[in-house]
This record gives sequence, C-alpha cells and structure tokens, in this order.
Amino acid sequence: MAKLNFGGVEEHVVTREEFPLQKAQEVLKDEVVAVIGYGVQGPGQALNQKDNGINVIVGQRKNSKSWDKAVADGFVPGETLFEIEEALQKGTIICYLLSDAAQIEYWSKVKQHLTPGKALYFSHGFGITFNERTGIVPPAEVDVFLVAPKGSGTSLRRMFLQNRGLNSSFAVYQDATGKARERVTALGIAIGSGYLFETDFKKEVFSDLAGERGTLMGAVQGIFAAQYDVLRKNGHSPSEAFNETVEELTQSLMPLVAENGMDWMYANCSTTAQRGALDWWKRFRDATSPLFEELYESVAKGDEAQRSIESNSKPDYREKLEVELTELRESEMWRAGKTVRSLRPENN
Ligand SMILES: NC(=O)C1=CN([C@@H]2O[C@H](COP(=O)(O)OP(=O)(O)OC[C@H]3O[C@@H](n4cnc5c(N)ncnc54)[C@H](O)[C@@H]3O)[C@@H](O)[C@H]2O)C=CC1
Ligand SMILES: CC(=O)[C@](C)(O)C(=O)O
Ligand SMILES: [Mg+2]
Ligand SMILES: [Mg+2]
Repeated sequence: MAKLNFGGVEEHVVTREEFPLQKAQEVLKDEVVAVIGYGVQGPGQALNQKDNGINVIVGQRKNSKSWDKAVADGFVPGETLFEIEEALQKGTIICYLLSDAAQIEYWSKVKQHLTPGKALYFSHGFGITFNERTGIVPPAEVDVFLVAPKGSGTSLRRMFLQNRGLNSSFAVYQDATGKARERVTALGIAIGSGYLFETDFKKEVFSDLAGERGTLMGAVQGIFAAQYDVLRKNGHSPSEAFNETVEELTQSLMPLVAENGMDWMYANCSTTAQRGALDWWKRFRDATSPLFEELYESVAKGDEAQRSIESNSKPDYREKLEVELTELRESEMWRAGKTVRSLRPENN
C-alpha cells in the first residue's frame, strides 16, 4: 500500500497503480459475484463490475421496478438476473446491497447460503456495527468485508463512464479464508473506485451517518433554507435569493473548491468577498459545532441507526419518504430553483 501524507498525518491507501484492474480480474476469476438488491448502489456496482469483465449476477425480487431496471440495464433473467434466493445460492461473494433496513428482513435467508469459503460484502458498516439491533451475525467460516463508495451509486456509475473514479473506504471484519484482504481490494477496484482508504466497520458507519446528516445533506439544506428565508424576509426576490444561496455555489464556487481547495476559491473572488468570508466562517463554525457534537453523540449511541431501522422497516416507508421529498421540492426555494435551472443555457 502507498503511504501518503494527508495534511501532516501518514495513511496507507491502495491506488490503481499498485492494484490495477488486471490484478483484480485475476483475483476474482473463479468467483461469482452476486449483487443482492438493485436500488442505487446495486446498479452502479453491478454495471461497473460487468464492464470490468467480472463474473457478476444480480439478485432482486421479481415483479419490482428494480427487476425491470436490471433487465433494461442488460442483465438477463435466468442467466445473470435471478430471484434473491437463487442468486444467494449461486454467488461465492454476496454483495449485500439491499437497504440497511431490508438487510435485517432477509438476513435469515442470506445466512443459510453463507457456506464456508464464501464472502459477505457490505457497502456500509451499519448491519455489523449495530448487530444488537440488526441481528446480523455472520458465521465464522466466511470472509466479511466492506467497500463503501464515498458518494451516490449514481455518481459511481457516471464517473466510471467518464474514466474517473470515486474514492471508497474498505475494511475487513473477518478473514476466514486468509484471502479476505485480496478479495476486498479486488472488489474495490472492480466496482470502479479511484483509490481505497482503509477503515473499520464502526468508523465507516459513524463517519458516514454523521456526514450525510451533517454537511453532505442535512446541514447544507438547513443553511440554505436559513439564508434564503432571511433574504426573502428582507425583500429580495426568489430568484435573487436562490442565486445568492444555491446557484452561484453549485455552478461557480464549489467546482473551484473541488478543483483546488477553499483558499483557491477565495483567491478567485473579490477582496471584498474574501474579507467578509474570512471574518464570518469561524462564527458559523462556532455556531454549528454544538449541533455537530449532538449529532455525533446520537450516531455513537445508536439512536440514528434505531430511527432509520424503525422508519424504513414500515411497509409504507416509501410513500412516507415521498411525502417529505415532495414537501422539499414544493418549497418556494426549490421551486425557484427549478425555474433557475431551466434558464441555464445548456438546458435550453
Ligand atoms: N445510496 C447510495 O448511493 C449509497 C448507499 N450505500 C449503502 O449501500 C447499501 C444499499 O443502499 P441503497 O442502494 O441506497 O439501497 P436502496 O434503498 O436503494 O435499496 C436497495 C434495494 O433493496 C430493495 N429493497 C428495499 N426494501 C426491501 C425489502 N423489504 N425487501 C426486498 N427488497 C427490498 C429495493 O427494491 C432496492 O432494489 C446500504 O448499505 C447503503 O447504506 C453506501 C454508499 C452510498
Ligand atoms: C451517498 C452516500 O455515501 C450516503 C450519503 O452516505 C448514502 O447514500 O448513504
Ligand atoms: Mg456515504
Ligand atoms: Mg450513507
């Protein structure tokens, strides 16, 4: 593994140079990789592996939208697409990519097919870390590991098609065959990761749950809404409020941050903007820190996992989510955003 310096701290990472695709193909040549579940990660990981020449099959409930999607994506019923049980039986590596809540429901079936030498693969540390709540305790004779792409399965696929790679974390929880590390690294490369950084199941799930509730998804919407509302209350039009809150950030400034860091984005803005941003960012940090502390504690206590299990195990969970997503979509800010997006020249 390459030893790299991350801001003064040395860490080990697996790069595509040291573990090229040919090596991954070689390691996986006698395996049948069964991707169970075809939601968001399922398609990204299964299609990338298929295009990378890995022997991959999909297991999904028949008569579901996801089954039809798998067919549309080129998986063939009876050849590379099966009912979940059949795929579990055929697979030597089981990629358990049902939603974290559904993994609990199917566990007793999965367990039956985990014969010695097989491997159980996750893309999240959830099921294992919170096993007192999920009941997911694998038999000792199988390898157990994870590769967690740090982004949406949709991006994993898109970036692969653009010859880019999303970074992933990986972890080995149980090495029964002595080959767990080699297997998980090969899978990480095969699904299209750019590079792989090592973690453990607990660290992966704690950081992931905190991140998605925090800056990646929850906090960002909260900060957008707060600023938008203040601008609107002070007489600014929806388009002005939306442009100064979201559009400028996603279209102009975040791409600069992605390319070369925050200081570089700042340096490409006016001295007026820089003065103000340098003065205010620490106040925003200090104002939100207590909330991030509270969030991390809630994750570490298992409360976030419990809430997710309870709400996502209900039969009507999809309808309920859709109600809340609709509320977001129909808020003035995001309706204004829809019009603003339609005006982008490339959308005309
Ligand atoms: N969504 C993403 O891009 C990311 C997801 N992950 C992890 O990957 C794993 C899979 O997540 P997603 O792709 O988001 O899952 P998802 O929520 O899209 O569900 C995956 C599949 O499970 C099926 N499913 C849901 N409930 C079911 C039930 N009761 N019975 C049978 N099938 C059921 C769905 O039909 C779907 O095909 C999870 O561990 C998640 O935390 C990790 C990184 C990013
Ligand atoms: C996309 C991702 O990595 C998330 C936000 O953690 C998730 O979908 O669970
Ligand atoms: Mg994540
Ligand atoms: Mg997540």
